[in-house]
Amino acid sequence: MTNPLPSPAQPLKIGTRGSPLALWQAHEVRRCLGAAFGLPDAAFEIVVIKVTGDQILDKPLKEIGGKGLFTREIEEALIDGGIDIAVHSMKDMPTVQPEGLVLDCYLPREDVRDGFVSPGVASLADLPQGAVVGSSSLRRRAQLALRRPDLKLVEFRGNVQTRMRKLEEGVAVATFLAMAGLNRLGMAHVARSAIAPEEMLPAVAQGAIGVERRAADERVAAMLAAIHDGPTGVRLAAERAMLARLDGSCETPIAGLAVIEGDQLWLRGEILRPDGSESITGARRGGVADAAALGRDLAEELLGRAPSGFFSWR
Ligand SMILES: NCc1[nH]cc(CCC(=O)O)c1CC(=O)O
Repeated sequence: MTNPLPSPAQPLKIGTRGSPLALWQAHEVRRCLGAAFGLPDAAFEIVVIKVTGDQILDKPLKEIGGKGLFTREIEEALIDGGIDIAVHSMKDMPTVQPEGLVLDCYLPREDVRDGFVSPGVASLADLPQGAVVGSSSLRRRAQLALRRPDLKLVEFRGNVQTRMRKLEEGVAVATFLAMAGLNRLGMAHVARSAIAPEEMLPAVAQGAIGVERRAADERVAAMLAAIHDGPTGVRLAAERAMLARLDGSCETPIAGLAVIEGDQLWLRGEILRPDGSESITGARRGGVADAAALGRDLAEELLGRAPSGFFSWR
């Protein structure tokens, strides 16, 4: 490295959203970098950035519209030099980054499963006929409608605490939250059960934290390389290549999960009609070196099998 490491006098600025989960993730990146380079916390500055998606809480995300609702302001700060790195939940990230930014550093992936959260019901299978469940995720809503057309789906937004309060108020009897977020916040106990991927395939990149940087910043590139988790990189390469070929984002009813088995990668994918009336699933196995090709290939297959009109988002 030509440039010196960050120091308390010249701290590395870590940009993040202000939600409890986002802050936890930013602190985790600081911890990993600190451990890798023997740096104190004071060598880093955590910069909280307000994003559009966090400020409008009374509308479904698809109504607010536009890409990068949770990332635009953070990426602008990164480009402007107001921050040096940005920490993100990879499942919220578009498949293409703005010119001049790179997103290729991932921490080891957490639990990829969705959690079933309910004060009174033990699992998805135990939900009574016609029960009201809350979710604002297009993927989860479509997957639920497909399996349980009897359920009534209501919009549910906000952080874990807000959603728990809504459940207590009886707005819905159950909701769904990524186990990864619950585990990180020490709140896994609110999940009555974790839903197996076979029952509900998770979102592409669920459970993975990514660190974005300026392409030209070689000092930061070298630092991030030291904390990058290779297996997570391979899995996300496959899942995100599939998502990209499907023109998907975190606001489309698409699920995908790659797992490594020895030197092989096993990728599963699912696309749904938003109303859950139809789902198309597929899988690919191949070498880990061909991760992105596997993802594109599976996307092509799913596209080829989808009747016209299936992709309301394309
Ligand atoms: N879309 C919001 C979001 N983005 C990342 C997570 C959880 C953490 C993760 O998947 O890494 C969540 C909340 C949720 O789906 O429960």
